[in-house]
Amino acid sequence: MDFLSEELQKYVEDHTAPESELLKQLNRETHAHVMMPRMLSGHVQGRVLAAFSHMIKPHNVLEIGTYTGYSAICLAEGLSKDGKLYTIDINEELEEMVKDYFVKAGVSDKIEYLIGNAVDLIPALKVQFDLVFIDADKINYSNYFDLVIDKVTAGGFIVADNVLWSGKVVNQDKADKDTQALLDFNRKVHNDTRVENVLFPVRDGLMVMRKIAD
Ligand SMILES: C[S@@+](CC[C@H](N)C(=O)[O-])C[C@H]1O[C@@H](n2cnc3c(N)ncnc32)[C@H](O)[C@@H]1O
Repeated sequence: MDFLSEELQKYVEDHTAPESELLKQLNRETHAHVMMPRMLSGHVQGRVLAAFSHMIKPHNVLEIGTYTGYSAICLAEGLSKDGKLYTIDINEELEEMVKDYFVKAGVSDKIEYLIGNAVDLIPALKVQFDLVFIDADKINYSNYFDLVIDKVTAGGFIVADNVLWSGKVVNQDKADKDTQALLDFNRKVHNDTRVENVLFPVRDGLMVMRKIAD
């Protein structure tokens, strides 16, 4: 479901900094050759993530859900000198394509690309993060929050994608498993006094949380 009319969406895109040629190519290649291309953040959300990264200038970023690497390349834009982005995906089939794009984007030396189940891999990361982007299986969103919250620096941010779930979050009577998981996640973080949250109605909904207490 698109929340904006086609006309307004076009206006937003026309008044947002364009994608780089490389991101355009990655966007096109994902749509042409990869299953479920709607999962890719895309032009406007990609620029939003890049803007967050430039504002925060993070030393370490964690991304849960690499897919074809689009959002990772956007999030890497604002990394501080010597900063690192850790990105995790369970799907090893995209590894070659993703690594190729990280090289082309000139960010491969700044990215630790980990293949495996994020639920198993996150506890082993002995790193403090200034920015975490949650964009993997919805059923584990609350687990991901619990797994990362103590690894987020004071004043650091957690951003979670798809929290409006195509509008299904307001149709709570017939919530399927993913919708219920997102309803639980949104309620949980909204009530968690360790974070201050804002739900941005960008694309499919971005929950932005700033860590204010341990
Ligand atoms: C929505 S896509 C990520 C899109 C990407 N962040 C972007 O904006 O271009 C979700 C990804 O999460 C991955 N994923 C699903 N469950 C996972 C898990 N338990 N651990 C790690 N990755 C997982 C999928 O393989 C898929 O590539």
